[in-house]
Amino acid sequence: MPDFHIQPLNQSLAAAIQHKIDTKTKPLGALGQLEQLARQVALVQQTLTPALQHPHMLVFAADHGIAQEGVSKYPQEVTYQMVLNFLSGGAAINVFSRQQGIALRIVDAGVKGSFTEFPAVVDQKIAEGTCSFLREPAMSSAQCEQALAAGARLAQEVAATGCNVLGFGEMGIGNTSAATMLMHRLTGLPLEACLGRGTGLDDDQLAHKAAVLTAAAATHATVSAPLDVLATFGGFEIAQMTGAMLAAAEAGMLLLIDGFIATAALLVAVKLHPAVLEYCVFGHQSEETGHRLLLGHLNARPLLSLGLRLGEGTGCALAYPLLQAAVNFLNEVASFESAGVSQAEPQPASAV
Ligand SMILES: Cc1cc2ncn([C@H]3O[C@H](COP(=O)(O)O)[C@@H](O)[C@H]3O)c2cc1C
Ligand SMILES: O=C(O)c1cccnc1
Repeated sequence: MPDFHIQPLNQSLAAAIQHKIDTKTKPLGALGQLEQLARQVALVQQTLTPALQHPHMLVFAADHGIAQEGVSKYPQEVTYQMVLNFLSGGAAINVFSRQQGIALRIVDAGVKGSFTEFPAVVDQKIAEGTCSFLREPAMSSAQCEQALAAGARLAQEVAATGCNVLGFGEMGIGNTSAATMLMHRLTGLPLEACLGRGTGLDDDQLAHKAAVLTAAAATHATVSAPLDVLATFGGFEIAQMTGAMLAAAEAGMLLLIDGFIATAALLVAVKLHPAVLEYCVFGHQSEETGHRLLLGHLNARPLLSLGLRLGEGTGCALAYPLLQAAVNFLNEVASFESAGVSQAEPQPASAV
């Protein structure tokens, strides 16, 4: 396990930041969650004048052995095919990243198939997909460590380019099953509460997914330590995301968290280093059933709720303009004093 040193946010500027927010030309608290976001960005960056620099999105892709058990609506080869789609710029995450000026990098964390002809792919392939966790652990402990380290290295590399805000996306047919197991085992919530339709299973297919995952939970009944849970049920893209999230927080970046799968990767990171949570902005609440409860477990308040159930980082790319608005608010909105606007009247003394 790479060694991560994640500092809880230094609160010494908190009062000054709050004062700056409270003296802006608006009723006290009137920008709601945007004010909390501004406070968080300022604390993460330790400044009264924060700035978002060189935003990046990392999309980690990998295949899952569990996909062979009929737990997804789509065949496994879609993972490889979607990576090609990312490379040609035609996927939803390409469109939204372009729109927001977010640099996008596609990572082969463990896709079945070769990308040697595509140098734009960041090659961090651990293996050609995981094993089916219905029968055996998805990966070995050594592979899990390797994946965490590879993700961490990439986040460090991106930080070194001057980026201070990093989004995390994923692609991997079957990965809502992996995320469900991580959530179930690490939160203790019942499996049914963590389970959802992923790419769009119908009722019968959902019942089959539930049966497969129930059997897998029984096969690995005693696994409980976060890294063991990750190796047993996770995916190479999930483990690389976990490592990248920890390294990004260590580097003092803001982390943009997407939907169910990205939040499951974060859950592992939080169980290892709880302070990582202070650096996270939650882009949205996914339509995937377990996501609401998972966000609740993390005490996280998402920015958007659009009924998205896609992944790829789309929910955090769509929320990025709100983060930018929070920063602009703190830097550009006039204060009562600078604009010559009168502040709230003191409450009159009661006549009775
Ligand atoms: C064309 C296509 C594009 C996607 N982009 C993200 N996902 C999403 O769906 C998958 C998870 O759902 P499940 O566990 O049901 O397989 C992941 O690849 C996730 O990123 C996609 C899925 C498909 C089919
Ligand atoms: O919330 C997500 O990330 C999600 C939901 C369904 C399918 N793929 C991803």
